[in-house]
Amino acid sequence: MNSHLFTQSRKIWEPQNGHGSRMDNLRHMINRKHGLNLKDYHDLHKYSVEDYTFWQDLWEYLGIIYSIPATSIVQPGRIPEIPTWFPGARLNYAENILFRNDDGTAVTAAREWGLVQHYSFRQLRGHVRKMAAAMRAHGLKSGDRIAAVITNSFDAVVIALATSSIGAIYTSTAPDMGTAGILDRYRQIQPALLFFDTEVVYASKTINLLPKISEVAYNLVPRGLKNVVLLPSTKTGRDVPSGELKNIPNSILEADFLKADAGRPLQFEQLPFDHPLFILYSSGTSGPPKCIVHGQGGVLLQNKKEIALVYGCTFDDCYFQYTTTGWMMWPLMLSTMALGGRILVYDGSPFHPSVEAFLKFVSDQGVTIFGTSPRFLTEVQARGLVPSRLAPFPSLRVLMSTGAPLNPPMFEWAQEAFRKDVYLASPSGGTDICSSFISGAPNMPVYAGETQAKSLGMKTQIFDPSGNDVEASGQPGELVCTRPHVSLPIAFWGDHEDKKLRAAYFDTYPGVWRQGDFIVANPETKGLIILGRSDGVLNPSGVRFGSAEIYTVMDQFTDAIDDSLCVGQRRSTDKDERVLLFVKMRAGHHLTAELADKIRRTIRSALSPRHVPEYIFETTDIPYTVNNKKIEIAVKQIVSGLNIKPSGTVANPESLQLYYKYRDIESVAQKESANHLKAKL
Ligand SMILES: CC(=O)CC(=O)O
Repeated sequence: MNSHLFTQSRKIWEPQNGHGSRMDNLRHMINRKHGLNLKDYHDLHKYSVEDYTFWQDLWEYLGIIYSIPATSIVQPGRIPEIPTWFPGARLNYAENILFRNDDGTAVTAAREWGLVQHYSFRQLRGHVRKMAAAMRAHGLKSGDRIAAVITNSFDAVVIALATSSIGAIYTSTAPDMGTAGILDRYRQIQPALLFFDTEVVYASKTINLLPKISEVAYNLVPRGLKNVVLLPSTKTGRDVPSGELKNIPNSILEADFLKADAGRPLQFEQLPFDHPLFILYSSGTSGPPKCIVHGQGGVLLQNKKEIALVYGCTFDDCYFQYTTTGWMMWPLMLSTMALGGRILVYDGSPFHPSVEAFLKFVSDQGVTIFGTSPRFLTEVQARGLVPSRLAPFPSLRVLMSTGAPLNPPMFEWAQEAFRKDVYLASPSGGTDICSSFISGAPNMPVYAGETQAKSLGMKTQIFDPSGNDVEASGQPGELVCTRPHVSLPIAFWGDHEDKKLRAAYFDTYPGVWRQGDFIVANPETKGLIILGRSDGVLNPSGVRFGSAEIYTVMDQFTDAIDDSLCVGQRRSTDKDERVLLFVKMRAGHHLTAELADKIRRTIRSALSPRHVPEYIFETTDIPYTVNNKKIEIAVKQIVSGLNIKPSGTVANPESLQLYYKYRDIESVAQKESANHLKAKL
């Protein structure tokens, strides 16, 4: 057992103030309905992965709206690993999201520079009706792809729900994605309609998107794009001057597009459970992204499950997820409204005009569930800020961090820095399933650094390379899911024989889903720790460990170090893999011999001598994906001798160039006269 992984697993929170009561209610309902005696979360989880009836129970408990019931829960599907769920059922995702039609607030839409607008459920429904009617009048129909390049805004919510109401398939990316990235995605899925923001603001800079729109439109019109709908400037609310339209083929202003609405009532197409709803994109850093098609019923059931049971959402809640429209957390957030709750959509940087103002805003808006990331929390901590001293956060119940592992010191800090009674959750899943494999269980204690439990319905296990379950031994291994669940992708777009889909997930362990995460379970607490991506596992002298272990230690150096990247280097001349650590310094700091030594000593004592990087280098930039995930694999490949053509998923592709020189490390170390960079192992 790797006991050093669990030394910081201290209990930091106990269930209180009704946290977990919805989870308990579901367990009681299942006990009553089936004459069972499930006593706690672990019993409930066991039932949920042994009996597919669980999904029917969940359907009933969550009050899914449908017009025709299913003939059974599950039957064999087109792909052996992916069954068909709820055959015969007819329902509509948007109808479920829009079940409220009253004056309660559905959406609060905020822009970085201070504009805040509230929309009631009745108003939202009105906007969706109008948009859906215009879509139908323009000839859009079930199965058509409707794409958007759009900020996290009220418009995005309206377009997504209108698309679902007519049975079309919605897909979106953030406007900061480069033209190549947009085309890598939308050339594959060939949208019939494309909504585009025309002018946006990020970090106080106004960005004119017209040149990008023109290039995208010229590429997509020959592939079936009927209209590019130009949204007004997010800053001024003004439309693009009509003279500019001629540069964009098939363009139409949103106001003109909506004129096609002849008052047709909102009608929710009644569609099968696995009718395609969203296309999301895998964040591979080279090669074209995989276009992952998700079905409406799976997304609805899984996301509603997470928001109801883990975050305890009711009519009184407001969920604010800091996200772009291209990340799976965006659709997850929409399900809040299916529980009667409000969502807050925020367009902009959390650091402009200042992070203090941003945190006050979250508090003032009465956010009850705040979804953020380790990167944001680390930055707040590094600036010496304590959120609870900036604002009272009177309504905050749940702080949720995802996108990367949250390490034990950050758990401890966040718990103290917001409020001791706030429930801190750190789920992990992915775009591939539009939900989580491991998540919170608010009726159990939280231990620093650990995700509390396997998600309900998800038979998450830990396999060694030979496919043995190593979970009980405390050894790390591959995160696998050994039983089908409702939000398996229904296809990759264009992958006609499902070869790519099966190769992506089911090849390593035939028939078993391999997620590509390296994970360990604490045998004592049963908590789970993601240690990094499994392709990025570090393997010096045959000791396997994840980069997250190193990042946890690096968080002790945030006063001088802004960010770090840890990768293995394999070269044909080496017998072994060596570990390289790159550090990006804060302004005014440099990597000195003393600091490098201190880092090494700290890693040695916190982890082990085998974890100590062979080299530590200062770098000026660290690559990230557009979804804010650190890119290790591409850097590992580059320093190991491969040439990489970055995909549009890389937010800062030029940063990858910085790493080619490390193929010849000895000469870099010499040139930089940085003898101290090589560890004395
Ligand atoms: C829930 C998640 O898995 C989010 C992510 O990390 O992409």
